[in-house]
Amino acid sequence: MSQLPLNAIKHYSDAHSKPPDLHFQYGTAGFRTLGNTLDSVIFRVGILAGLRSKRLDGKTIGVMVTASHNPEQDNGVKLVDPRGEMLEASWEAHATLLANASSTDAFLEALTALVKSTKIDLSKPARVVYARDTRPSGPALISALEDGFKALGVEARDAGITTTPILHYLVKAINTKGTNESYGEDSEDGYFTKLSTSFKKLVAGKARPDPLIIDCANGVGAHAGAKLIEYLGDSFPLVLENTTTSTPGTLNESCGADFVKTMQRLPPTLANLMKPGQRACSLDGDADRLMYYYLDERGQFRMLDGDKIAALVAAFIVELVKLAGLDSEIKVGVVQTAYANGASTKYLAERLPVKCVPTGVKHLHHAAEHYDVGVYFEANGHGTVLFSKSTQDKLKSHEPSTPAQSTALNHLINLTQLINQTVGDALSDMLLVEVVLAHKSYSGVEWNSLYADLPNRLVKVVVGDRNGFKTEDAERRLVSPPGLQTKIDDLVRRYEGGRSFVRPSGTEDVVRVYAEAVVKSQADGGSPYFIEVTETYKFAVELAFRVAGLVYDEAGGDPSRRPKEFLP
Ligand SMILES: CC(=O)N[C@H]1[C@@H](OP(=O)(O)O)O[C@H](CO)[C@@H](O)[C@@H]1O
Ligand SMILES: [Mg+2]
Repeated sequence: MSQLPLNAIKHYSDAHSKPPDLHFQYGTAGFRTLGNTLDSVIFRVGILAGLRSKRLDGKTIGVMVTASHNPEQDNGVKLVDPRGEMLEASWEAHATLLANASSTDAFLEALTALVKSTKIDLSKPARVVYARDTRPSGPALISALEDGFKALGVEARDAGITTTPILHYLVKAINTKGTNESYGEDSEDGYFTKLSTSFKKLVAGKARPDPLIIDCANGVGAHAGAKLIEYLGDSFPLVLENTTTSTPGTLNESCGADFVKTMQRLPPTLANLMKPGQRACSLDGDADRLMYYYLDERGQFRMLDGDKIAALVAAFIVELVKLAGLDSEIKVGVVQTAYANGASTKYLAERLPVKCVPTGVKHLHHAAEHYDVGVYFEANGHGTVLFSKSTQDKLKSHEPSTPAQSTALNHLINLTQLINQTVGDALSDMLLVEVVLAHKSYSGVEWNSLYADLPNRLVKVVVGDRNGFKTEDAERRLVSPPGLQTKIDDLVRRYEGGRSFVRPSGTEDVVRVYAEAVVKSQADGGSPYFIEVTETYKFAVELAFRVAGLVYDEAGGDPSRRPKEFLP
């Protein structure tokens, strides 16, 4: 092929016309919106993925159809680059442009321009591997995607219904196949074998833990979890809950990692299964986020979020590096976002280099690549650990001088196999957590006591135009609308342990407000407090709602519809 097959593309494109009046944007999580509006977008993404592959000399590109933790009626699509990472940022704009071409002719024109501007050699092969989650809108969207592949003549491999992190694994495994950097067998079996083999080595000789309950969010994690159990055999007792992937309306509904993190409580379906001391975790709808929790001796819910996972894992790796005698050569660093609990940042920064970056996995991932070992987690439970190429080489070539050094070195090597280094992976992260707990003989209680979370609250504000909100300093300060940051600063100053920031969401049409606070200063004459929350969270909630009020008024919200919680 030396030219775009315009006739074939036109033929298929006419069957996937763009709904008028809708604007699509390739954001932090790819395209994501109501599933029944995405037909044209997904068809076009099929062609775009093929072109991206051609641009990269026929390397395999991944396409994942999912809307993760979002409601069941939503769906979405994201592209995965050859090393298993998120699509390169400059191509996000190409994706948005193609998705918004108003007609088939406009689409063909945009494609022709893209081929020219990015210098795509059309004679190269196009290879794509694709998968979807369990959403009911999935099958129809997959056939739109396949039409895109047919239109361009893409060699496409269907990975079926699987998790986002498994798709990322497959992309990297396919592209490294037969090289000395092989990431593993390019199949689900290869993935589970890699994880389970390294896990078994890491927990060999350790006491068998109490069963762990996994809330699968009624999503694709239920399928993957069931397979993982087969591969782990007796080495680790897992109990899967919320596994009804074919009952309409259940996906992410009052369960899953996002529910737990935002509601800061137990999924109701687990209430009767949990006993004091019991630990459990929740996956999200595509199994790339993980939240842990347990019930304390009084039966109180205790959450162990992404920040707690980062603290646990980073400390463990630092300890192993030291035991292996490599602490002068391998430096461990942590990457967080502004949503990291202030107490976690303090705990980590006292021990390690910590960097704060804007929200979104691509920012965290890229920053983590600058460390020898980069640990990154979003507070919501998405994260992983990256071992640089030179670190992995060092681990392989280092000659240990004592048996203790040798053991620590082997543990580190096994960790590089256990951890899915392409992207956050709830199942791989869960095994990682369990390895650390087993090695440290920690229950949830000891883990939780690494530091005490500052009370916090996240609030959404619906505004006319979120693009009017611009930030700096890794999203911790607003530069626009002008003057608003000063007002926020004035409010925050009235709370002990106060911190608050405002940023436009990259995935929803809202502005998010985050606040932490311990106590209100005596001097604050603020509004009467009337929202019922537990005593501990009272001031964080109050600060969040007062900042939300500032945002609402500033953005010109209708005063008669001002939510009553948004305190003056
Ligand atoms: C506060 C929060 O949890 N924000 C999430 C959410 O982004 P927003 O830009 O805040 O909508 O979705 C992203 C994609 O899943 C995730 O990376 C991020 O952490
Ligand atoms: Mg997800």
